[in-house]
Amino acid sequence: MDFTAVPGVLGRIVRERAEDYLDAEFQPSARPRTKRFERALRLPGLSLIAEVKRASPSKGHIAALDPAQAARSYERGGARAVSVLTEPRHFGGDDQALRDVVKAVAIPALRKDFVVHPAMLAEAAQLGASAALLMVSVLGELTHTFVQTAHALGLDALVEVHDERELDVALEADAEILGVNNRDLTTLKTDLANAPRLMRLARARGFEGVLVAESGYERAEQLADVRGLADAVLVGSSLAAADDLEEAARRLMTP
Ligand SMILES: O=C(O)c1ccccc1NCC(=O)[C@H](O)[C@H](O)COP(=O)(O)O
Repeated sequence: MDFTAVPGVLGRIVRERAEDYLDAEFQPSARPRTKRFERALRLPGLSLIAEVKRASPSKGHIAALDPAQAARSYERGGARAVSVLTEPRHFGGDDQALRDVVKAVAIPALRKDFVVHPAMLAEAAQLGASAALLMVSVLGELTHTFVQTAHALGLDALVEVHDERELDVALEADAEILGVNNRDLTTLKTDLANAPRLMRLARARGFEGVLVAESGYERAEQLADVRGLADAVLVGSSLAAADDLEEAARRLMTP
């Protein structure tokens, strides 16, 4: 795969990840899909996917989190799933963080990384994740193949889009869980109107799957625009930076 056309910060990250997995071998091990992640997001009301995020290109250092402790706090605070960043250079993540979180909590875990090789999906399943992130901005027309691979490995796939063109690709790829990112990963600018706009468009185009609004949420009132529209919100920086993660999760989700 060639990632030279992926622009900005995102391009740099995916080219580094492609280099990391250059010699990786994909050894598929088929597993039945339990849809644990999807079922958690389909519970009544707006579900919280709380993210274990130590750093990011937009914020720099966020917090020196212990992943297992952070995930337990999020779970006590009402999170229905945990997202764990495993990208090491820009997000301070690693595979051990995901392993630790899976052991620590009963709620399902999402492997949040920049998937550029099917071996990363096999790894996600081996590490105990219930789902993996697939970005249309990175995978383009290959998104469909990666969704099928994730499903064959027993994983749910959170297929992420940021604009209308990517939405078309995700719908063509038979995405079952659609994430709309408020953050433009090329410029790192965040616009909270993006997720509701594209989620409405997805429904208008017949999408009946799960909708996830992603990025930029800091206060409960900012969720008003996605309540009754999204099934879930994915929140990282504002929770991870809080002094009390459990209380921050609870407060954010209280209308
Ligand atoms: O967060 C970033 O700065 C970032 C930069 C480049 C690529 C991806 C990036 N973030 C990934 C995410 O989508 C977020 O971690 C996630 O949606 C949570 O966002 P937030 O609540 O704003 O931390």
